[in-house]
Amino acid sequence: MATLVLLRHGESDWNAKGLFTGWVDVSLSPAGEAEARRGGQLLLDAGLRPDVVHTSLLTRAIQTAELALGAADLRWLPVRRSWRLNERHYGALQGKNKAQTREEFGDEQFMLWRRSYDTPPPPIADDDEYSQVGDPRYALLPPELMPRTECLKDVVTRMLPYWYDQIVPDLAAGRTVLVVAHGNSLRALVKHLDGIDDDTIAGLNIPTGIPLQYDLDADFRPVTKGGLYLDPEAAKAAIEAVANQGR
Ligand SMILES: O=C(O)[C@@H](CO)OP(=O)(O)O
Repeated sequence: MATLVLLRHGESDWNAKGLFTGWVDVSLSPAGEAEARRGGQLLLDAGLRPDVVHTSLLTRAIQTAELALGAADLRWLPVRRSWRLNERHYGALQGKNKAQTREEFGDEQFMLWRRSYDTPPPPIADDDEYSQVGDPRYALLPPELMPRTECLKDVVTRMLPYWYDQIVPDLAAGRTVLVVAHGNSLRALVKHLDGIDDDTIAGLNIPTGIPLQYDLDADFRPVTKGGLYLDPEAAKAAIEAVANQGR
């Protein structure tokens, strides 16, 4: 049996301000830094010792991994990073206030953009201050793969190759794997793992900073659907808070 642990980054500065973030590279808030350390402590308390870590290319996930690993005395672990674990690109909504967007466009459109499986927000212009075109961290990304917006379906499509080609081989080698990523890239992975259908996934939210443990069978499918949050009570409250953002 293989063990996979998913960890969404701690609260970011833009989570705290209620802004759509996507690929904009914001840092953790002080509360998010504390969440990340606590995430590491939860790993330690549960006796979970990852052998390898995978993160996105975004600072908030990288900081979270460093702080959590520091708290668990595991700073030395090998880490690999990929744009394929990045947050969903939020298109022209990047930098916009969630509550104002909901007021301007109405509940239905807001939820369609935020949680529908296949409706992407309008694309971001290349000269928008929150565009990632020209960001050196994506210099090696073939231009045709550089998103200007994404729906969750697009995230599933670009994330799964990394799951199959990079994470599964680690699990198959008997390693306990920690993936530190984002609300929507982890929703994409959980959708795949738990076989959640395209409508039901709209209701699934991932809390910041609380490790989610999956024990996987020989086919790399969860032994228990939904996995196990290492602090289930805190996860429940935090999931509710994510669901209610913009209200
Ligand atoms: O803004 C974002 O990038 C994401 C995660 O913070 O937001 P949401 O939960 O609304 O998809």
